[in-house]
Amino acid sequence: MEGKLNNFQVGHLPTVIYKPDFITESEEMLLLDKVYGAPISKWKSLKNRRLQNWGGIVHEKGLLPQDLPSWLTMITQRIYEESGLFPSAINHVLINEYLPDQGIMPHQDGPAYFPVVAILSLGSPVVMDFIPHSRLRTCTDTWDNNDVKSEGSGEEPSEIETDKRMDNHHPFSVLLMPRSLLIFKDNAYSDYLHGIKDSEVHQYDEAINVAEPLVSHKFDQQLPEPGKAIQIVGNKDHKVIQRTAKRVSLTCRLVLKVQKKLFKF
Ligand SMILES: O=C(O)CCC(=O)C(=O)O
Ligand SMILES: [Fe+2]
Repeated sequence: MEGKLNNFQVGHLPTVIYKPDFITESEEMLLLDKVYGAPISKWKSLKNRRLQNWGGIVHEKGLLPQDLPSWLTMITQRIYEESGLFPSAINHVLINEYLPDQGIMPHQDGPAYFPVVAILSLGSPVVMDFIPHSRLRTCTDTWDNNDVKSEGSGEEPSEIETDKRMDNHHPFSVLLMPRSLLIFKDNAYSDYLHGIKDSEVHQYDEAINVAEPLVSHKFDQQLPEPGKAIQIVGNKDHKVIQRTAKRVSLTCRLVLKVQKKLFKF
């Protein structure tokens, strides 16, 4: 299934899609209102951030489903339709809130999820880092020799050839602006860990989705919540964002294995 978001692939992997302004400012404001209007008990505090879980509890045995509210299906349905990358409707949304000095450790998402992730960003921009799994960074003997031979002389891979293979797995970053949608899947999902640094200043020199002229000057933008300005300060040599406001993200995924609702109250 080809979706219209396929035109927004970024970087060297055909498996990272970045769509700026996937939603409008008023939709962003509405979503933030809904997130902060949820009962306080909906928040779960972790060591370095808070989160809300929508769609039900994810178990090893699958999802114990709960219907998503309409303010979320309005978004998940659009992602489902425009990406064409999910075999059925998105049924789970994790909402993460990050203060300017909070982030998320490099990790790979759990096995319960279908391996396509869509992340909608609200509030402050951040940089998401993708780091190759250690097996791909340091260990050369997991390479499939047949594979290497096919592009070389048929002998054992030379150092140069090996380096070239390693080169396919170098770290990269994506600058996630408010209202943007990031989708990653396949290699970007299975061969890399993703994370966000817990510092107030994020460098985006390695960002695969930033065009030079975009960051050659400083600009401010007012945010609906919590009302502070975000700042991108950059020039050709030093590309950084100063995180001065909260970021809220909606991680939209599909759990294929859904348990039956046994009880209805
Ligand atoms: O907040 C984000 O952009 C990333 C969240 C994430 O990676 C996760 O919930 O698994
Ligand atoms: Fe994740």
